[in-house]
This record gives sequence, C-alpha cells and structure tokens, in this order.
Amino acid sequence: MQVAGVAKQFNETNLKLIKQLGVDDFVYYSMQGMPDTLEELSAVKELVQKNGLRLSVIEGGPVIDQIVLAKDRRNQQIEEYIQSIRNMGRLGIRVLCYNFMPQVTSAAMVVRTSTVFEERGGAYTSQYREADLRDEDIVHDEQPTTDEEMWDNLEYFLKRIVPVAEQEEVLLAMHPDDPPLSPLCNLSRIMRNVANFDRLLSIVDSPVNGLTLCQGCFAEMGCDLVETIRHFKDRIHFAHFRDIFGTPTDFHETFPDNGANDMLKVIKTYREIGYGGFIRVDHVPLLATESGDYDGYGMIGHSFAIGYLKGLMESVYGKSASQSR
Ligand SMILES: O=C(O)[C@@H](O)[C@@H](O)[C@H](O)[C@H](O)CO
Repeated sequence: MQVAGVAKQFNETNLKLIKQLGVDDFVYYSMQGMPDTLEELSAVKELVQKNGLRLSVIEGGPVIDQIVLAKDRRNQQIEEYIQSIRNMGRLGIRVLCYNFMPQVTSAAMVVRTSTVFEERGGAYTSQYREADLRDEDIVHDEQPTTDEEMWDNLEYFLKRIVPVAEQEEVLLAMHPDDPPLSPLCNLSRIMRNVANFDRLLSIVDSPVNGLTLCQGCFAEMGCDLVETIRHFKDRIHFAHFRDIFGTPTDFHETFPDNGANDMLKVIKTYREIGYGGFIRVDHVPLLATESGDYDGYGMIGHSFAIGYLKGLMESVYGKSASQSR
C-alpha cells in the first residue's frame, strides 16, 4: 500500500508540499470534470512529474451528471468518458475514482448540514444531522428517482465502460455516496451499503470493476471497517483515510486520530489482505492558522493526517513504507 497525496487547489506549491511530506504519488482531484484531451491530461502529468511525483490516480473523473440520471446527453457523455479512460491508459494512469451520486446542487454531491462543527481545540469540521436538513437548503430541479432506475442507469454505464477499462488496464474505483442515505432530497442514492456494493461488483464481474474503500463513508454506514476491508479484499482499488463519530443520520467528521475507529487495526487489515493500491487522506478539519471556510481539503490538516498515516504504516509495514527520496 502506498500513500498518495491530493491537492484540491492544483498548483506547484501544493505539489512541492506533498513531495516534502514524503509522498511520491499524486491524486488529481476535481468534482467538475478532468482534462478532456490527451494533451491536457499529459500536461497535468508533466507538471506533477516536474515536482517529483507520479500521477497515479484520477478522482472525480469525467463529468457524469447526464449518465447518473439517464438524461438526453447520456450517450455523448459515455463516449467522452471512454475517451478519458483511453487517455489514462495511454499515459499509464491506472486508477479512476468516481461517484454515482446525483448532484443535488449545481456544485455539490456531498451533503452536510454544518461546516462549523467544533472538533478538538475548536477546529472546524463538517456535520450531518438529518434533523437539521431543510429542503430549502438543497435546491435542485431533478425529478424524484428510484433505486431500480439508478441501478438501470449504472448497469447501462458499466457495460459500456468496463470493457474499455479492461483494454486500457485502468482500475475503476466506485466511491460510496456521502452521506450514504437514500432517498436524500427525493433522489435515490444506491452506493449506500455493503450489499449494494456487492451488487455493483456483480453487474459486470470484471477485475477492473472495483471500489474506493472510503473509511469515512463506510463508517457513516455503520460498518465495521475491518470486516468491510476483509469482505471486499482484491476489489478495493483505492482507499480514503478519514474517520467520523456518530450514527448514519447524526455524525461529524474528526481528525483521523480522533474518531471512533481503531486506525492501527484498519491499516493492519489492509496488510492482512495484501492490499497493494493507493490510500489518500480525506476530509480534514480547518485549523486555527487557516483562513476561509472549511472544505475538508486544507493542506495543513492534510499534512497532519499524512504524517499520522505514515506513522501508522511504518508501524505496520516497517520503515520502508514511509520512506521517500
Ligand atoms: O468521502 C467523501 O465525501 C470524499 O472522499 C469526497 O470528497 C470524495 O472525494 C468525492 O466524493 C469524490 O470521490
């Protein structure tokens, strides 16, 4: 297992910081699409390499809103998706983390009711409390959907892109819905429990059809992370390192060392199953030295979390796991 770094603000300063933190692999993260052409994606790869990193994971991936809800331009978007997978294959980028959540607002799929929940020391983090969710907070003009409509849409999508991902040797890593609750704002969210992930893996039973073991989201489901990692084994193609405290309908996010889960046991379990993929830190609190609003991707919080993760990995895998030149 290798740590990969992520920078929501994609710039050379953050790339240099990630390298200085002793991380060699990078996750290109955007919820608004990815570089469309081979040339644009190649330019991203070159900038990442120029700063001593490998571009190893694309997260968010191509725009998917027409596909998720079977809208008019679904087939066009699938063709664009296929081309992006081919571009990734050409450039040796082997992991694509994607979501199948309906976008409940123009910008957001991840729904929270507060981003000023005070974690230790008053650090701001996010909270989801069902009782606080007000329909007027989440404005969208989509028609209500059902689970089976979403399963039909997912099957239509996977049957067209999995063969291409096999040809290009790109691993697909479906990210859970966040929060994994359904319906949410009248829209069905199917990637919300272990059984539905088993169904995902069976729709097109291909070794490239896998998942992102987002520890936070599976904890939001109320799952035992150790059992869940053992359950999915070699279908885990990417991992997110974060924790929460609470129940599926009333939780807040925490520092990775301050949640409800035994993170050392979790890292030991990745080793036990022989997981050889990437893991990135996810959603971190906004710290006292940072300005602006919480978005979960502050680089100071990420630096702390990467240090904690590397320490856990060194204790489980030995010194080599955390070394970087
Ligand atoms: O658990 C989460 O919500 C995060 O990991 C998201 O920011 C995630 O990165 C996006 O859904 C994209 O995968």
